[in-house]
Amino acid sequence: MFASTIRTIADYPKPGIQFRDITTLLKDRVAFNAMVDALALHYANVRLDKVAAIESRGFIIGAALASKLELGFVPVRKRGKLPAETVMQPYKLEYGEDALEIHVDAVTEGEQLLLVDDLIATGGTAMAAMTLVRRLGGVVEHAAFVVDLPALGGLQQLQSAGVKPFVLCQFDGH
Ligand SMILES: O=P(O)(O)OC[C@H]1O[C@H](OP(=O)(O)OP(=O)(O)O)[C@H](O)[C@@H]1O
Ligand SMILES: Nc1ncnc2[nH]cnc12
Repeated sequence: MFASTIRTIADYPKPGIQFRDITTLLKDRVAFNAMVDALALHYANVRLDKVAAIESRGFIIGAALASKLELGFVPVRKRGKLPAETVMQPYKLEYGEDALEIHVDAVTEGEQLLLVDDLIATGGTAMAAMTLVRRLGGVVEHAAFVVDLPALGGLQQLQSAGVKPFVLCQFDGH
């Protein structure tokens, strides 16, 4: 159901990448609300303190889900965007390199955080975000994504780090 609402753009942002564009899901009120509801239902009985979501597309999903679950929201941002003291974690992308940051006071020791992003490909971004939360003493046992690209192996990376992933749809290829 969700996959059919997501548009694919060939060769964006680089030749060979099949870009999975969630804006077509987001603009559809039925699909958007069903997506938030499906994620919220999955975590309804899981003990969580906060949602940590990854800039920028992850913010859209993570903020809506945090509100639905009545949890606080922690932004994990690209380097140089957060104003207070941060910790930083570099990572590799399917199409480049970057670094993520989180405010050092965003997480309290022992808090349970749900990691949220729109899409997992290689898992580099999600692993960097998980590492940041754990460096601050937070516990990351769960991660949610709208889209998984199984050919790129991101879910296995998270699983091997002790995180249980939940995804709403998968696409073959890169
Ligand atoms: O599993 P990975 O290989 O690390 O790739 C997944 C990441 O790539 C995309 O973000 P992007 O860096 O393109 O940023 P954006 O959300 O700001 O568009 C996507 O939203 C994930 O965060
Ligand atoms: N193929 C893809 N489509 C959309 N976002 C991505 N992030 C990493 N790979 C992606």
